Amino acid sequence: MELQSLTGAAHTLQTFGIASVVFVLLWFLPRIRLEARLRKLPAYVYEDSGKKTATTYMTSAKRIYIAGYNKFKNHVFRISTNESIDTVVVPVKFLPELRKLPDSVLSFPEAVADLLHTKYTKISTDEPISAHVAKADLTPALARLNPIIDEEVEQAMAEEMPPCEDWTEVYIYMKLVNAVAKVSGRVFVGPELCRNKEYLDAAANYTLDLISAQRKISEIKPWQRPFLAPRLKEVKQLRIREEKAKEILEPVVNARREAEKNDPTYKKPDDMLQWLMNRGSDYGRDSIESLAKVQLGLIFAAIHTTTLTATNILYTMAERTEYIQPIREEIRQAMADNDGVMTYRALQQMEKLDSFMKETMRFYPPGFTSFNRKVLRGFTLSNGQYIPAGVTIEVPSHAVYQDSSNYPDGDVFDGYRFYKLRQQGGAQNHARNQFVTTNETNLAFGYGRHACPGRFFASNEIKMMLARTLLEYDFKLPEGVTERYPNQEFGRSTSPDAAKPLLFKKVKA
Ligand code: HEM
Repeated sequence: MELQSLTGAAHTLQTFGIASVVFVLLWFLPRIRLEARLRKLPAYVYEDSGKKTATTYMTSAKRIYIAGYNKFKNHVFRISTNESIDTVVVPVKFLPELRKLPDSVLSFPEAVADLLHTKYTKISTDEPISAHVAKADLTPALARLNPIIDEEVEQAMAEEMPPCEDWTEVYIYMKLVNAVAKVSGRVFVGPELCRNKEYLDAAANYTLDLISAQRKISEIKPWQRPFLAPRLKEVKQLRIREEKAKEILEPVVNARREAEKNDPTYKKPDDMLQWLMNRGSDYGRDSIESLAKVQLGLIFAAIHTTTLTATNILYTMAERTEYIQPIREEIRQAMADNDGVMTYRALQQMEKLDSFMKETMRFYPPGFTSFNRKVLRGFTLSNGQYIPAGVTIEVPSHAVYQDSSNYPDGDVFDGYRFYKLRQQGGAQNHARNQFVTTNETNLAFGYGRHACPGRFFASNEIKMMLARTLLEYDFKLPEGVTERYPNQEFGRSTSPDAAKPLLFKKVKA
């Protein structure tokens, strides 16, 4: 009897053991297979201890991508990041073939979803209506909207900047983020809401909220995330933002819909909110809730990217003050040629300014990599290398920007680099050297089908803010600061240090 029950127990244990092994295998097998496939790609190893890798990556990604690029140059390699699976770094020579792959093979929204931990932050990264409206409605509207945008820029800068009768310390990032929120708000949500306190608070702070939630989740061990992440106050804050955005938008959207229905003389407003409302039903984005989410997505895509780019340019020019006067002269001339109005043509004429903006972006891009895409279906590159499903690929854009075979004397800052190339004449020189250009060696706005559709608006807005600043102020680094403020690095992202001041003084007429 005893022997029988012992055998029974052994049998149960055996069954349980086999079931556990099967369960573990089923759970881990895809992962083991993926790792085995990844191991066929060469690795750039920068740290021999696995534990330290994530920390080193978070603080030194710029150096790591440059070193990996210099070692592998035209070859695919993989590196460890702060995530649990290696990232595949692809040289730009493959970009023309990669851009042809459909979204069902290489996905931009899925790559962003992974980066932002959408499983826990519950935000939507797949909103094709945003890119469509930016391309089909916003960019073509810029010529007619420019005077309105410039008016907003002038008003916002006047509200944000102190008098600066003498040299005055200004924390310019903070000023710019508020100005960008107001100016972009005029275009995104229209005149009714662009000065609404709650909207402006969301515009200036939603991105910070989302990044805080993303960082907090990254700090939690992956297996603990399902239990701990939903309880984070940073994640709850995102839901509060969504509720607030809905509350703010609801009366405006309802009033517009009512007017459209009942007033035959009603003229629809010329702004993003209206364009989103016009196209909402094509994308199943008619409800106030989805309009609010799309607006928050736009805030995330537009406000801090624009602000950090403008700040980078001012920090760089404050160190290189010899550029201020010639660029100011160019702006004055462009304005004089266009009856004092910041028209599309006037902005086009500001070629030195455009060049300085582009060269700053080459040195201080918002990220060290570009074309981040999640591989949904494995595929084979033209050189025969297999890229398995489940990994994320990216190109080492900052390393490409610093490579002297792409940009002669790549490590030297030349604010007129692109101006000089444009001066050589020819349609190609003109097209390939603008701030908004995207191609295999101009990657700050991404590449291919998903390249930033808001870049034409961003370029105009930044140019107007800089032009107004240069016309009105001299600026420089504070006494005793001899070098440009270094940018802060967080893995593959980087931004100027918002807690640093510049000195501003009104230009005497
Ligand atoms: C200087 C400012 C900006 C920078 C540096 C920037 C950069 C980028 C980058 C790198 C991407 C990803 C592209 C890719 O991976 O191929 C992107 C996508 C996007 N950007 Fe921008 N952006 C800026 C301003 C804006 C503005 C002002 C808007 C809105 C009007 C905007 C709307 C978008 C949208 C909707 C996408 C997603 C495109 C898609 O899903 O196809 N961006 N941006």
